[in-house]
Amino acid sequence: METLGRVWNRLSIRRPTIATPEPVEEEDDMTPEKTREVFQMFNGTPTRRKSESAHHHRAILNQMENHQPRNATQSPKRQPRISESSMDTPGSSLRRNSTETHVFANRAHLHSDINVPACSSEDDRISTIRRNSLFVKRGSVTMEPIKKVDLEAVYTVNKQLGTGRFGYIKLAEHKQSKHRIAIKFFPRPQTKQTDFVREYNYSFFLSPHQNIIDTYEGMFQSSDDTAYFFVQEFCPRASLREAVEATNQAGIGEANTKKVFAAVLSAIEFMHDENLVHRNLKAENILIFDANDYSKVKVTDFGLTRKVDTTVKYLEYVNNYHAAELCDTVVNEKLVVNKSTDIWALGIIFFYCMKGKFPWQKASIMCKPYWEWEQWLKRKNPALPKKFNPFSEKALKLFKKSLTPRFKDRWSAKDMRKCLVKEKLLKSVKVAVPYY
Ligand SMILES: Nc1ncnc2c1ncn2[C@@H]1O[C@H](COP(=O)(O)OP(=O)(O)OP(=O)(O)O)[C@@H](O)[C@H]1O
Repeated sequence: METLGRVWNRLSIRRPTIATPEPVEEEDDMTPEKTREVFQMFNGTPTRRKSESAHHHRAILNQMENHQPRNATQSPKRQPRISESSMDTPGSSLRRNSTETHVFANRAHLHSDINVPACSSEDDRISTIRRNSLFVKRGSVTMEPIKKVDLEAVYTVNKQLGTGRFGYIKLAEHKQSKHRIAIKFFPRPQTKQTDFVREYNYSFFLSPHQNIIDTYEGMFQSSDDTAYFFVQEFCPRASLREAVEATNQAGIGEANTKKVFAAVLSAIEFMHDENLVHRNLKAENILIFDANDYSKVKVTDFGLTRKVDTTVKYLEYVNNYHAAELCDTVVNEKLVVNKSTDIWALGIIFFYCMKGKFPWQKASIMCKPYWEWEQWLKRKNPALPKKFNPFSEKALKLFKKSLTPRFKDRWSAKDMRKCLVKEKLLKSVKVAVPYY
């Protein structure tokens, strides 16, 4: 699996050399120290698993290289940039993080498009581009303030696509290019600037992966000061939640589940290799782009994403996807961020895709369906809860290794991927052959 570090290196992007940050605690006010920590969050040595195969690295590399460069407006032909300062307007910010850099690094003919002085060598040219790009200014947003934008002037804002705890997403049309984009709004004053900046940064810098939503360059606030916002590609279809709900509790089937998981696990493996934990994996945050065949699936919403080992405060909000250790936590208790919480959520999403419903409401022994599962897991009751009956031995193993309260026993995303790709997930159904 290619790490972000490798992507940056491949794209000739220099990472800033700043000290490894201390763990960030949530819910703190934006002090200068905190501001620095938010900007430093991508620094630090990514851990790489020895078992990563060269083949898989190559596969991701190929995926990324085959990922066609696109601007935010999906226009086949990009608008030439008029001036350097125009990079800071939301119109021109409709350039995608990684692919844009990819273009910069690989296409000499785009020189005029990026509006930088001519250089003697390709290396000089690329480094000039780097200096001029907001991409490398990510650690200096205090100097590059969040730009005020007259929304009405730049976009035609249309219907609401979704709401969440922290904000809302609206479909909009970029007036100049007439292309559709999604704007993620964070109402002020409820949203702390540090939270907005952190989410933008994670979203923007994870964009290189083909199974992660594209976030375009630039942090903005509306000119009436009512909201911060950033811009993402628009998903024209639905979230996985809507796709599963449309099946009327039948589930999307084994083949489609495998497709969804190939994409989601690729994205999560990529994040975990960077020591980042998504922390909010759920069907609503998995976007399906095509109408029929689940061939384009992307993970979104990096509002809760944190580095492994960050200390966070637990907020009172339990959902179906929360691991047992989260359901046992009291409000404001401190937790240390761990990849295993994502693995649990993936186990739940797997069940949800296959069965069209959740295995339980809450992973607490007060919730009978969960208690039954735990009793079976701990061998206190030999009877497997009925809802797991249709699953094959291998799929049951996946559940045992994701939905286990012993978080140290949980699989990695890579283990999950290997199991899901290779194995049959449902028991073979014996068809009665009529006897004549
Ligand atoms: N780019 C997009 N295109 C289309 N719809 C989207 C897009 N991004 C998000 N949505 C829709 O909006 C919903 C909410 O988005 P998102 O999860 O990013 O918001 P949030 O406020 O962070 O939510 P949460 O409460 O999960 O933290 C998603 O479930 C999805 O249905």
